[in-house]
Amino acid sequence: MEAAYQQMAGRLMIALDVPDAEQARQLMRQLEGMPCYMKVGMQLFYSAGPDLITEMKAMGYSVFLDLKMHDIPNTVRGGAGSITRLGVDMFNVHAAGGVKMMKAAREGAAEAAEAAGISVPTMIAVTQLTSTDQATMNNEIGIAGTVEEAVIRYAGLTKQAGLDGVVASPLEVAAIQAACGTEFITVTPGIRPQGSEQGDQSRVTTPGQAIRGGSSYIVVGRPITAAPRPREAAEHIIREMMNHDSI
Ligand SMILES: O=c1ccn([C@@H]2O[C@H](COP(=O)(O)O)[C@@H](O)[C@H]2O)c(=O)[nH]1
Repeated sequence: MEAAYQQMAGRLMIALDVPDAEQARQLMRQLEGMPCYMKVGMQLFYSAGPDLITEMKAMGYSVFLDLKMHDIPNTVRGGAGSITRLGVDMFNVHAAGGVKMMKAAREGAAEAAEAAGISVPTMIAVTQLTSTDQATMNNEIGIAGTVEEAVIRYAGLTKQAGLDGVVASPLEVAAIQAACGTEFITVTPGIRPQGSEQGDQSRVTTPGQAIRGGSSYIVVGRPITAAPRPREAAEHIIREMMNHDSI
């Protein structure tokens, strides 16, 4: 496998939003050997539990556990410890929980990692969900200003808490990097290859636009998992990531 392909595949996170372990295994087998991340969200984790994480790791996948913790600091500290002991590579919290909560997550993860003799996972925080548009944020959630302003404020809090990066739309990556530096990780869902259904996502770009814009990782779910041939769909996205200048 060529090095450029490997490097780009490592920046693709596939969202396995399926109801149970068996359906996840089918996709994992179809994608076997691709050096990408598997993103496990609440639908799959609440159904399949920690054992599936162990299986994914045994198959060689990197794992992002996307449970978006948002609770009081003491509870999040404990949750971060439990998640760290699963051996995942990355997990997240909501930046809306505030600096104290995010610091508690970091401490919980660091203590658990030290006790288990393992590495601390990469820890990131969700800014504004990519399904949220300007009107919803202003009129329902009650946050004034632009979505980009809110994202930048959450990114700043995340950095202050000592976490590694954020989840945001690829449309906000340049502004995040200007505010928090280029080393600050940006994980970007809201990815839609040309011609695919936008569905419930609001702030979207193509894979090529996201890579060109500087996203550290792109998250793609349904355009791969609901495709007739998921492996082909993933390969196509990786090729687009590699040739991002033209797309
Ligand atoms: O702001 C966010 C945070 C997380 N997600 C998650 O990413 C995937 C996207 O899946 P698609 O099928 O490609 O829309 C999904 O698991 C979300 O929970 C997000 O979309 N936006």
